Amino acid sequence: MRIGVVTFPGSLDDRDALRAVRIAGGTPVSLWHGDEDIKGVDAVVLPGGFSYGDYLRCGAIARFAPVMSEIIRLAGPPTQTSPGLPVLGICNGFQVLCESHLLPGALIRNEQQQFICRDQKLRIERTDTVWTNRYGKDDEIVVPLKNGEGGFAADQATLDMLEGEGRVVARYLDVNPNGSFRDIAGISNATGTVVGLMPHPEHATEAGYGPEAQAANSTGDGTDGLAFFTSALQGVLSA
Ligand SMILES: NC(=O)CC[C@H](N)C(=O)O
Repeated sequence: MRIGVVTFPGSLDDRDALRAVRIAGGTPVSLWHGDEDIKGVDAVVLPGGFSYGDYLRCGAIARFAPVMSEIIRLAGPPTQTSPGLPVLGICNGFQVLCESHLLPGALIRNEQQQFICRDQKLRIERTDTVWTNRYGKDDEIVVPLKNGEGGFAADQATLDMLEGEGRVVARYLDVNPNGSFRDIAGISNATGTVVGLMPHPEHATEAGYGPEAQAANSTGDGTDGLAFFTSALQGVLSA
């Protein structure tokens, strides 16, 4: 199972995402922002960081990188022959997915007007996605969060649609760290192939390096984020 990770100018977490894919048992493939194709990968991770220096808005320029044309085309609505390319956007990657209109809504500046960095408790609410099928419904996990424009915002109709269709993948627990509407930490497209998540599961995939257990379903060894990547191996296989 080959999972591509895109490096944009200013990407920061591409190496950890590649490493997470490998730890999960997949084959990591480096993709470059200027690539015209995605080398036949089975799924793509858009990593965290500061693509193009966060100029204009976070993710607004990365959305127009050559490699994104192909990703947007392949990840679009499912056809009779393809369920759509699975894409996980983490933090800056989530911002790129919203800017690309693969996911609705937008990420806006944290309400505290400050960059936030903390270990964050989440509840996994949607498990029938390519990226979360190895979690249990309502599992509580802890992974790192670090961003300046992390507040998920959308109009009431869009928020109601996301809730009504069960497309809220993860919600902040205990603390809403950035003013996200309805405590939303992550959402999916209708079919569960495209997922955007503000916190960073790729930084919690290796024993001893992730946050210590603080939630009901924490693994206890700092690997609460690993199931996003093992899920993809499972999800792509059964898609
Ligand atoms: N960790 C990240 O991906 C940060 C995303 C973006 N640069 C922000 O500050 O919101």
